[in-house]
Amino acid sequence: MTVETDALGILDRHPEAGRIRSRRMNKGVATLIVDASGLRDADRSKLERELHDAASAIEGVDEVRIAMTASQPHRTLIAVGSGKGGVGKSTVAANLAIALARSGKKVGLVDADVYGPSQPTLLGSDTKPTAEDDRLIPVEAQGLKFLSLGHLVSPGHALAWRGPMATGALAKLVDADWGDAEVLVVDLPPGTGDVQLSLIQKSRPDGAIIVSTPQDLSLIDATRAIDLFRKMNVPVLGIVENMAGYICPHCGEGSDPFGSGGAEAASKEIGVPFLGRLPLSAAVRAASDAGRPPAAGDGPEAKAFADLAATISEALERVRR
Ligand SMILES: Nc1ncnc2c1ncn2[C@@H]1O[C@H](COP(=O)(O)OP(=O)(O)OP(=O)(O)O)[C@@H](O)[C@H]1O
Repeated sequence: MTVETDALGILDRHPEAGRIRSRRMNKGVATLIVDASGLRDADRSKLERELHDAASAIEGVDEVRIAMTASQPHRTLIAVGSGKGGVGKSTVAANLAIALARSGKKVGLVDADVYGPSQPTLLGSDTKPTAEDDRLIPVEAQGLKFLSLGHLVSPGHALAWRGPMATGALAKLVDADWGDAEVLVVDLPPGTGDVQLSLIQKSRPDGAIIVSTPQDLSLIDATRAIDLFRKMNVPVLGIVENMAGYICPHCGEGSDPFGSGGAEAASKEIGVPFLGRLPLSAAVRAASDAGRPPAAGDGPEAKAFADLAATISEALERVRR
């Protein structure tokens, strides 16, 4: 280090000095390379400003040049779809995101359900996101960052978005300031129409999971959803069977109101992995409606979602290889 460069040592007093990867001073020009990985846009600008001011105050410095670099983590996007509504797609998306976060990943959740964005209710959060330079800053809840299409309209207003409007709104959510999130779980609207098609095109998921109930009709629709993802060259990670089997909370006897094993058999037939089964449970419904996602607790449902998250992480590793 030259004597001139030595003068920049005073920058070590900055609490984020560990991010300074290189410093050089030549003929009155101080040049810093700073690692901004994982910082939100606002914190990155603040750090740049503070280092600029600190370096400018050093005797002999006439000009300060700062290069902020960021090794942006590759953000994996998982789309959660279903052939039809009401099968528990949003419930699975929310709890899967929480289970992934509990496994140590940094997770974001995008509620792209144009027909009925329900994630604010499921996550028990009515906080509104803010924006900076026209970029949304996700809300934090249940150990996740999340944004919902519902955040973009006033409460009680119906969402009548179609094609370009829906994709434009989704782009705003996906391109938000997700900071260091490594995984984005996207809760798509149910069905296989043009809106879904353009949302998949726009968000370009790394993998998709399909939620279905065990009965035949739901599975026929699930097959359509799988075809849609395949047509778009999105790897289908597999089918999750939801509302499979019911244990009576009074007598403890098990029954299968929607049939049993249908999704597992169908997934074999279609040639996609079977990712797991979540029981129909009054506790799941009550907790979800009350904004207490079961995956955040420590009951048997939390274990079921943790297992599902582990299976999906493995499936993602396989498609990435
Ligand atoms: N495993 C389960 N056991 C009991 N209730 C469940 C289960 N999964 C979901 N539900 C309940 O079913 C209802 C529908 O769930 P959810 O909103 O997640 O479905 P969806 O497929 O996302 O529907 P849509 O896309 O039409 O909004 C909710 O009341 C939810 O609490």
